[in-house]
Amino acid sequence: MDNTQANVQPIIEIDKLWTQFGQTVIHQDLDLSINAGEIVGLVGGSGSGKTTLVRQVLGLNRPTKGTVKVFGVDVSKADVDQMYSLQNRWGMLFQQGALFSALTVLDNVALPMRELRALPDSLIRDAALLKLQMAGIGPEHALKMPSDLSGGMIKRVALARALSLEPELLFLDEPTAGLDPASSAAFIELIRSLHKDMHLTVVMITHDLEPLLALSTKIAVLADKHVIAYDTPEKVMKVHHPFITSFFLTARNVEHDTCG
Ligand SMILES: Nc1ncnc2c1ncn2[C@@H]1O[C@H](COP(=O)(O)OP(=O)(O)OP(=O)(O)O)[C@@H](O)[C@H]1O
Repeated sequence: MDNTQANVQPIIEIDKLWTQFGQTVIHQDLDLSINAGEIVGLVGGSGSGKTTLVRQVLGLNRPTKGTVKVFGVDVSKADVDQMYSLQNRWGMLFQQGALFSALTVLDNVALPMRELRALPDSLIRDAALLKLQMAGIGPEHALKMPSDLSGGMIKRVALARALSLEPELLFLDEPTAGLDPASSAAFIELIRSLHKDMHLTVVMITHDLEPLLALSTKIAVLADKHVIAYDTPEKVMKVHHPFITSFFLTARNVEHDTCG
């Protein structure tokens, strides 16, 4: 191991994880270690357990067996103070944006700060406006309600909210789902620049090849109840497994088409 590798700390360490709902085993001896600065694309068939895995990392679901450590803390054994500290260090963009429909754009973004930070409201307001600006939403939209926004704008506001506590770790669940191609491309660029500027580590669940190939430094493939491949997109695409072959078929076709 060279010095560069020795200095890289895993932010997420999943070790021999088992998940069982009733008689159904979802994860079996699943290992995954994610280093700081990576953008990890998490892919797998429908029902393979991607969302459940992310929920376990966030402490929302408890594993049947095995450990999940985030920033060195075993999430299922974390006490209230440790959980509070973890919640200050991560942000989550849910699939549907999941904004509170009764709150304005500004109040949606301010909410995590009001819940988890003891700050004067004027400061919270300014910080929320700044996060909105970073996500490409101008102050003229701050007092709108979520129902007044387009799908692309909802995603941006939800991203601003996920970034409101200036997290080191960002989770994205299907970030481009439901967006038209132009909004999707713009959202991918936004995530790319935020990752660079905020030194984020990103874990992204996606079925879309575009964000997956445009953003991922590594791809983790969930199949057969565990991670069957975890490497750079180029290397993962070469792994022989029925799921990987069918998943990347479109990407390969695009590649061949481009190559003439
Ligand atoms: N709380 C629960 N109780 C029982 N079964 C559950 C629970 N949560 C998830 N499951 C089951 O676990 C399996 C994995 O679900 P999960 O949502 O993690 O898959 P996924 O890979 O994210 O799927 P998709 O790509 O369709 O969103 C599914 O069969 C789901 O029905």
